Amino acid sequence: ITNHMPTKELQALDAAHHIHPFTDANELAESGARIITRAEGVTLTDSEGNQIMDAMSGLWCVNIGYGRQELVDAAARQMQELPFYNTFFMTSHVPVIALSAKLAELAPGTLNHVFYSSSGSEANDTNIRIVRHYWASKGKPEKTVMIARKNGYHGSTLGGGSLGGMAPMHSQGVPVIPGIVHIDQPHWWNEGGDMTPEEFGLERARQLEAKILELGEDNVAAFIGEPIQGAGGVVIPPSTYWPEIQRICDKYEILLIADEVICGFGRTGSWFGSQTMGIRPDIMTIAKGLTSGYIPMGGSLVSDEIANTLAAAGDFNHGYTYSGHPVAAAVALENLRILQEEKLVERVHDDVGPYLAKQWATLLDHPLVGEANSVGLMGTLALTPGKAKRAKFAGKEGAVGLRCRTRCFANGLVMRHVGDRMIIAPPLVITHAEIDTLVERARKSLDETYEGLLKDGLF
Ligand SMILES: Cc1ncc(COP(=O)(O)O)c(CNc2cccc(C(=O)O)c2)c1O
Repeated sequence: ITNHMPTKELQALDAAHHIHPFTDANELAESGARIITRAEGVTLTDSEGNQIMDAMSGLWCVNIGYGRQELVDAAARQMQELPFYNTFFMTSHVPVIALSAKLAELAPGTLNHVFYSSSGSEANDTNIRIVRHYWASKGKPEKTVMIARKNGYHGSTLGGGSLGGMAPMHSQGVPVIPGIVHIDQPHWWNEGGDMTPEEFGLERARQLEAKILELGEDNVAAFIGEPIQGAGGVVIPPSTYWPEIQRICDKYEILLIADEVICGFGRTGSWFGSQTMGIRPDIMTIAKGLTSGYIPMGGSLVSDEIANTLAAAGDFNHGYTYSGHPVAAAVALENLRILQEEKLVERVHDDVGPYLAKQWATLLDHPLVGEANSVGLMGTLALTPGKAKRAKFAGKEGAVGLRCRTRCFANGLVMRHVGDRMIIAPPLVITHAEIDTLVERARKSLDETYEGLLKDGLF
């Protein structure tokens, strides 16, 4: 079975043996998977030879773009030298030591300590353990409840899936585990009603204070949130939201966890989204851009206070076989070296981020587009049948988003849809010319979606 096998045969084997994430298997068997065979820069190639611009960086993760030989070489060298050894039982190895020191250097505040996993979900499960063990070690064992947001996304393990606020997941075997509660999200477009964004941001943040008082501040351990919600639809909170969340966390002594799986490593124009949004987290969840997706790795960056408290408490009985995997660590180090040496984070902040914002905003003149927002290199379009009222389409939510996504693929562009919002998060190496192409293809796809809706009498 190779790249040269006919696509139909590859699709049949895939449908027969491979269960895909977040996928309707029958629908996939019907349509046949698109087989991606190669990728270079910001462009994918599929088994039919189609070239597709990947405005989603895979799944928000290929920050340095595809085809960087340096990461291949780093992985090969490390595999040759030491393909695996664990970090349990008083052992370590150079790649994980070097990576930990590098992350401490890059992270803000006193986030000088890293616990590793192989994914963002596992890192958030780790955070549940760390937070509860921390408070117990401080003599407050009853301080266990974690507060998160509806429509937040923190992964697909029982812990991560419970911290997430995605109802369709909770109805499929991911019950919200005890001690996790959700408050509303700062999604002004969908839920702001007649409030100004600023009033709405305060109102939603103050739900945290109300929830703490309802639960009893001595029972509340932490709050977790994405600086900007990614999988929830690139929900950029109003400017009043995070300062108020921070004030409340400080006031009631609850730990603030910033989930930086998407926002980390330059995505928002700073090294971390917390810096862009003015948050001072006690823990940061990392994954995706840590290795640019070339190899799985995740982790929890924790403060001196938390690390020292855990250390004083003796054995921390938690960990994964691949925690701190040497090959993943070597690839992550090379990835971070490229981000630093090519000044890709500064480039997002000073150059391509502002350029994308300008070009993306031109889509506001399209009849379907009610909002065209971006921060750094993550952006969103709100599709609506009535801009002034921020109206929703009749029928199933997401049907128009799906139409648009399908048109994007036909036009050589990967855009994600979340409900009737279109999402982009292109690699940080994207050029001005590629941004122009991205916006051109997005506009063409919007036009075709609009024509289709008119033809079907849906607009
Ligand atoms: C903020 C955040 N936290 C945790 C995770 C979980 O990471 P892992 O997947 O590595 O366990 C994520 C992952 N985010 C994610 C994963 C898969 C698909 C999509 C999408 O938007 O379609 C988003 C995420 O976006």
